[in-house]
Amino acid sequence: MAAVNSRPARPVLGQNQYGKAENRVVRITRDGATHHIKDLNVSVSLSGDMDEVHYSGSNANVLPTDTTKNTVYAFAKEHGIDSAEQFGIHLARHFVTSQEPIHRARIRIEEYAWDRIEHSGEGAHSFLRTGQETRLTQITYDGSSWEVVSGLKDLTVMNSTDSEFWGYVKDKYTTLPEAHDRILATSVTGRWRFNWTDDAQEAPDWETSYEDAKKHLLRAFAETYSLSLQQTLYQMGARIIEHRSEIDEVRFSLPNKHHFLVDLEPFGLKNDNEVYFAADRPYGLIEATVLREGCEARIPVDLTNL
Ligand SMILES: O=c1[nH]c(=O)c2[nH]c(=O)[nH]c2[nH]1
Repeated sequence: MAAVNSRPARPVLGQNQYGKAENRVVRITRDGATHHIKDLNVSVSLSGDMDEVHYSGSNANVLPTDTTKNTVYAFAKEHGIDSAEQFGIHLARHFVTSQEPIHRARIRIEEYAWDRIEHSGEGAHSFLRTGQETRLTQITYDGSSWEVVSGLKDLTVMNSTDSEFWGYVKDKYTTLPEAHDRILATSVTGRWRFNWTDDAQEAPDWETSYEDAKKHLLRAFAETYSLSLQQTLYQMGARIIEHRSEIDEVRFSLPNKHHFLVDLEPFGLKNDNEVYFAADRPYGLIEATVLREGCEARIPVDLTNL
């Protein structure tokens, strides 16, 4: 009875962070009549000596979120955007080194891709927003060390054969027929963590690294004769670890986009693995981390929290 009342009553502030989320910035770089586009969605999150603003409302340590937004746009002009990672590193360094009360900056960036529209007119300034993946990065800086985690979401892929699923556990609730030739489809959400952590190390070529990591995960998806999505996932991560020495950890979240064979017998037709019903839910959700041996797992288990 007394136990509840005897607990200390004073509430204390826990983890806190603040900043401007989802600053949409489009940077055009002109090379004569040829234009280049970077299209980003940048979210800034700062933390440090922020007790007072929460306890008393004193804003003495608070760089306004409006200023963080302005900084994103000013940096796009002043420094350009070579890569989402480079831009995020620049911003994080600025906030932590220019403001004494700010001890940690986390910059999250989504990047939307544009392809050129091929045409016979003048100039190269027409673009088609590609419906493929969204590229992602998160930069965290505490004034001495960096953590860069990049990746992608919404990269939808399908193998129309070379996938089986059988030999699984069967209990009294199991109805799934074993499959010896099925469709394997997923929408890839992935993150990979770089082993670049301090300024003394040479930074990776972020653009090449992204393109190559994506190439390897796609090739692994295509080339793996799959006995389960789990096996395919592991191969996708392993291929990145094997080919990209700057990456120590890869995590994937792969929804199994089920394709069920339609029963055509009522119509007197044989379905020879040709006609499927594409179900959107529920879906199997296969998630795992692949690490370079000896390295620590630091990417959060739930990628929606990153
Ligand atoms: O690749 C798969 N892995 C599973 O764990 C699973 N479970 C299931 O019902 N279908 C599949 N497919």
